[in-house]
Amino acid sequence: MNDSEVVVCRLSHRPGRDDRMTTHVGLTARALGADRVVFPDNATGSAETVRDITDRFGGPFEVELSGETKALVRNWEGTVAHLTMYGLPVQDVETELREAVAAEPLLVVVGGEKVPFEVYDRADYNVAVTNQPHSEIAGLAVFLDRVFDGAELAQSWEDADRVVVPKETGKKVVEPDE
Ligand SMILES: C[S@@+](CC[C@H](N)C(=O)[O-])C[C@H]1O[C@@H](n2cnc3c(N)ncnc32)[C@H](O)[C@@H]1O
Repeated sequence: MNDSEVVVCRLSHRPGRDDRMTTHVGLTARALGADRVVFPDNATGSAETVRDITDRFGGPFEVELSGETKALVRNWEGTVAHLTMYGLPVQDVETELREAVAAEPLLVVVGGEKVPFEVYDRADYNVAVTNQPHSEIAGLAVFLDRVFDGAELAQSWEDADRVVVPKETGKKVVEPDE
C-alpha cells in the first residue's frame, strides 16, 4: 500500500505504567498501515503482544526493540514527523506528508514521558492532531489515516491464521480461504 516504508517509533516506555499504551501504539501502527514499529528495549512485553497479534491476524508487519530510539530519530534517512500538540495542524501538512512518503521513508515519532527538544529540532514536521492534549494512540490513528488518505482501511493481510468476517450482528472468525 505504501510508496515508501512507514515506521512508527515509540520514543520512551515506563514499564508498568505505559505497558498498555505502548502495546496499543504498536497495534494501531499495524492496523492502520505502518510497516514497522520500534519500541524502546524495555518494552519487551508489548513487543511480544504485537508480534503475537501479527502472527494470528497477519502481516506484513515488523516489531523491533531498540536501546537507541533517540539515535534512530537523529539518524533517520528520510522524513521525520513528530506527533505533538504543539505542532502544525495535520490538516495543513497532510498533502506535503503524502508527497514526502511517496519519495522517501517516513518515521513517525510518538512520545511518552517528556520529549527532549532535540526531537522537535530534528523533526521535518512537528504535527498536531488538534492543538489539545490527548493520547499518542488517538494522534497516531488520525495521523496515519490522513497520510494514507483512508486507503489503509481496506488493506489486505498475508499469512493470517484467522480472518474476521464483517457481520451486522455477532462475531464470525474463519480460517483463510474457508
Ligand atoms: C500523553 S502525551 C504526554 C506528553 C509529555 N508529557 C510531554 O511533555 O512531551 C504523549 C504523547 O501523545 C502525543 N500527543 C498528545 N497530544 C497530541 C496532539 N494533540 N497531537 C499529536 N500528538 C499528541 C505526543 O506524541 C505526546 O508525546
